[in-house]
Amino acid sequence: MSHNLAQCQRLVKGAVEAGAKALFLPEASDYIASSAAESVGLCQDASKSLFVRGLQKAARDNSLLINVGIHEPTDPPSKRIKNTLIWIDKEGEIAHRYQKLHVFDIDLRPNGPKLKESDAVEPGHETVPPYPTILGKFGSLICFDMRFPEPALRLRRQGAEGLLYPSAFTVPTGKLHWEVILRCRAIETQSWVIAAAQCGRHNEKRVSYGDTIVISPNGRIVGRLDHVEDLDDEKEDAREPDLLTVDIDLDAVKEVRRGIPLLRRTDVYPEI
Ligand SMILES: O=C(O)CNC(=O)[C@H](CS)NC(=O)CCC(=O)C(=O)O
Repeated sequence: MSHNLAQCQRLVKGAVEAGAKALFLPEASDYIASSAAESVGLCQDASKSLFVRGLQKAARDNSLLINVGIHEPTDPPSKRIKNTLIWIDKEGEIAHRYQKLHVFDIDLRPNGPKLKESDAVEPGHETVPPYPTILGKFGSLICFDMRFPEPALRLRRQGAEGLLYPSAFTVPTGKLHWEVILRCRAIETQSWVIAAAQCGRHNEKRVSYGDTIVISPNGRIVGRLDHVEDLDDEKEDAREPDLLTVDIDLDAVKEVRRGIPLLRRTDVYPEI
């Protein structure tokens, strides 16, 4: 965790030097464990976590908004933990919190991984209204949540101008689905999509696809970072986090929504 904090602090420094107003870090930026037991064992309350406290100090010292995915204990404590996305404001306070709704239980053997997030993670029970920032109102979702358009559409109805999908995607699903899904969420909600992604090898069992991406409300990819192409490539073991800087233009949201009004026929399909 101290290693991850140091990496994130480097990204804070880069963001501040670039004049950024906010920094978006991936899902599970505090740690990715090699088993459910290890993931639960490493989890600490945010008030005690050196990782979270370090980022709170970095936000305060630099007057920088930070959005970051972490693990937190349930309340009351249980055998499982929460996969959450928090906003740390410029004063260093945790100002917004979302708990991942959909947990990733998949079996892609023999050509891909088998993962059972529900062994360690308790799914959330609600979406949270968009968080207003100087860059616009952002709806919080996490990784696998992107496969479900319903919460994205709800956040849009609640005023979101951008959607957040911090992630640690698998390599096979990343190659096939990542860009397509995220562009769909941007186009159908006519919102910015920011998906900060873990990239490279975590341990013997886990590799993340990467491809951090920012998509305009019109579905255009305005920035992206590297992704994993070849699982046997040695550079996957020693990747350093990259920083992507992008201008978020809120007029683009208005323009796209004016040009193509998406008036839903909920009289015909009220269940959505
Ligand atoms: O394990 C942790 O600590 C952090 N959590 C994750 O990495 C999660 C659960 S394993 N990853 C995903 O949801 C990937 C989704 C995906 O790859 C897809 O939808 O195809």
